[in-house]
Amino acid sequence: MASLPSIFRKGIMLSTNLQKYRSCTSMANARRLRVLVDMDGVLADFEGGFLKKYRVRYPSEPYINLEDRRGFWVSEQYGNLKPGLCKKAISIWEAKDFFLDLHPIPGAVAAVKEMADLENTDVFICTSPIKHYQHCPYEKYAWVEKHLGHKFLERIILTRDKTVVSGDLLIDDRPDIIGAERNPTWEHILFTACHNKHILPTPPNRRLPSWSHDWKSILDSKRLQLVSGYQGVCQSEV
Ligand SMILES: Cc1cn([C@H]2C[C@H](O)[C@@H](COP(=O)(O)O)O2)c(=O)[nH]c1=O
Ligand SMILES: [Mg+2]
Ligand SMILES: [Mg+2]
Repeated sequence: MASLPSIFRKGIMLSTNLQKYRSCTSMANARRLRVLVDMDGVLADFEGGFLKKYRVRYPSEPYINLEDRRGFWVSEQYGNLKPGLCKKAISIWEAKDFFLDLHPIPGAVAAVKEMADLENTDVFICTSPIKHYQHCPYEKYAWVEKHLGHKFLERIILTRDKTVVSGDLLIDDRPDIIGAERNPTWEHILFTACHNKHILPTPPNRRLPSWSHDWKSILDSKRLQLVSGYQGVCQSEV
């Protein structure tokens, strides 16, 4: 094969990898893909729910339109807007029913159900509770049961450090996910949200712009990488 021009060599490697992948996925004990899916900002509309309740509770205070949101921390941007607003923002998501009342992100419920039904695929909901624990952990469970069904309760991982959770993909709207483990097993797929849409992509970091985009091809390319160490399809290889 060494004497072949590189375009043919790459073509042969790609088709060999695809064959390996197909035979692997047809085996009973095929390597399963583990996908971790974040909740706030990915399944549940934290930003929309926050703004609605904040405006009702503090009608005479300034607010930030979703298109003007910058940075992951709502509390920080509100604190910079006016002294005292950081605390007022926090009071919104610390209140009873905040997490339970969040609307699903468009397409999220159908996508996650479909993902969980895929062969050789395990889906876990990986979400960070707030430290004010009176309502949030309970309501996250209740939200999952309400929107995804009772069987998904088996699939909830509550953690404030996602780096110590093992998985192949983590679909999450937070751009900087750091913690005790410097080399998490998962590849972070940045889910687009109002606060992160201005961040320029830095290859090879990948994004999922919404649930109506092709999330299945992200899973498929990850399966290929896992089987063959193959790093993705680029124009020169097809
Ligand atoms: C914006 C913002 C969020 N939080 C809290 C709310 C959630 O419990 C987590 C985010 O969880 P995820 O699993 O990373 O989606 O953070 C907060 O405390 N302050 C904020 O400004
Ligand atoms: Mg999130
Ligand atoms: Mg499955």
